[in-house]
Amino acid sequence: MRHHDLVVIGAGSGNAVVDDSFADLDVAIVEERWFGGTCLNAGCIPSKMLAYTAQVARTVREAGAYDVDAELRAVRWRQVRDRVFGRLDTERDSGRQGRVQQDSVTVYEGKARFIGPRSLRIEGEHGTVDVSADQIVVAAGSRPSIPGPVAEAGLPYETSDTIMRIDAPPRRLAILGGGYIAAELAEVFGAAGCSVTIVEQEERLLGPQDETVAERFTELVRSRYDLRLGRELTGVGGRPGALRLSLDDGSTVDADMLLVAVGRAPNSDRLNLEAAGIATHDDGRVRVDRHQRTTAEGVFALGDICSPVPLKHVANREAKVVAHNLRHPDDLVAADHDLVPAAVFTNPQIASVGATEQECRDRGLDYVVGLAGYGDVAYGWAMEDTTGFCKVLAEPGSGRLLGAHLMGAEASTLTLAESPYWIHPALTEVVENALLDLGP
Ligand SMILES: Cc1cc2nc3c(=O)[nH]c(=O)nc-3n(C[C@H](O)[C@H](O)[C@H](O)COP(=O)(O)OP(=O)(O)OC[C@H]3O[C@@H](n4cnc5c(N)ncnc54)[C@H](O)[C@@H]3O)c2cc1C
Ligand SMILES: NC(=O)c1ccc[n+]([C@@H]2O[C@H](COP(=O)([O-])OP(=O)(O)OC[C@H]3O[C@@H](n4cnc5c(N)ncnc54)[C@H](O)[C@@H]3O)[C@@H](O)[C@H]2O)c1
Repeated sequence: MRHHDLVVIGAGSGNAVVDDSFADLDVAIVEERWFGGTCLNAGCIPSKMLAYTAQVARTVREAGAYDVDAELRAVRWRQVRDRVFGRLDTERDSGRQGRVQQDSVTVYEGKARFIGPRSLRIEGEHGTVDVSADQIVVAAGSRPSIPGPVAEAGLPYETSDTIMRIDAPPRRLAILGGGYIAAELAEVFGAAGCSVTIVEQEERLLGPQDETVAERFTELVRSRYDLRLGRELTGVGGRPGALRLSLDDGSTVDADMLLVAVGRAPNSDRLNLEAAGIATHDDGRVRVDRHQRTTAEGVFALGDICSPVPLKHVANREAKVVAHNLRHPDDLVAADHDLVPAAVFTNPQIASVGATEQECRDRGLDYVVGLAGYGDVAYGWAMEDTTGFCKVLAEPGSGRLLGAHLMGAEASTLTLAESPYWIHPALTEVVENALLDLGP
């Protein structure tokens, strides 16, 4: 069995753990599918590149509001897709190549699972290999959840892993779920010419957002999409390319394509974690302490497989924490999930940090609300904005902010947490990079 100093499972955020300071160690990275992980290949980055194109299309369509005559003739989907993935696939390949060429790093292309404490079996196209390590980082991410009625139907469906790479947008797209992915990709495929139906089990889209945001966003997009809210899917029938979804009130949705976006499940069930003594929560997330240590000696975890906040900027921060803690066992640092800002890259954008109003109420907190419209400030006039707003929740008396929520243009750049936590992939990352460029 080959032994390494360190093995990292998953070349998404896990890849970022191995910086230059590991050059004196014998490190292995195991990746079963794609270097760069979800964010680069099927997540944050392609969805935002497509969302930006959708925004350009909307700007053209709505140019009349600014007394500009313009006509949207077409969104050339195939060219858009090839532009986006031509760039990202090149990034993925050069990221992989860079690792393969690195002397101190061994790349295993295959699927890892534990066969004992700190030992793994890796099965890939080129055969099976067993390895052990002094330390292991589990960064195997998550995957789209597929509800029973979809899985049992045996009919084709898409997930965020596949839909952004399709050859041609369908005429009618049904989206199951009304969360982050549904909201962002409805805008993308709406711009590409699809007529979109969203089936969401709750009464509002983006339910976990502050209630004012969720309510106003849902109202705003009601005219864009066919919304089936408070509805459960009971079955999928029809045939490939002509699906019929049955809902729990007896109604149906006819669609040429189904996108399933009902949340993601951690990949912990595919790693035989019991063999290594790595415990999980009931929802499948790997248990970690404040320092990202699992219940097994020498094994760390980071990102979607363990995080209570499955976002890329959180996974990136956890990767930094793990990188530090691997090298400084006597001076451990912690990842802080208390105040994580997040954005939904819809049109209009949504951003939030801290408590929502419903959380304040449920926790019995004393709070006051401040609300201001984009249309109440001069730049909002310039934008002819009638829907954007910022809502803040604060402790009466002290004025201590409890939460802040925005819906409107560039909202993703307008939220700041107490200690800088940069929303990915918002433009504020340019400022972060400039600050990093100053050096330590
Ligand atoms: C459509 C979409 C849009 C998103 N947009 C945003 C956004 O705008 N902002 C944001 O903050 N977050 C966003 N996210 C969430 C973000 O992508 C994830 O939180 C982040 O990528 C998680 O990183 P990770 O390293 O934990 O997992 P991943 O990036 O998924 O990496 C895990 C890697 O492990 C590999 N792997 C899994 N099992 C094994 C195994 N057994 N052996 C070997 N390799 C294995 C996988 O192939 C994968 O490459 C989005 C997600 C999706 C799906
Ligand atoms: N901009 C961003 O930061 C961004 C963008 C996309 C994805 N993400 C990450 O990816 C994760 C997954 O995104 P997602 O949209 O799949 O999940 P989500 O948790 O955001 O939303 C899932 C939605 O599906 C609904 N749902 C669940 N089961 C259902 C069913 N059977 N029928 C109808 N509706 C059902 C839920 O009520 C919820 O509204 C997010 O939680 C987020 O962490 C982030």
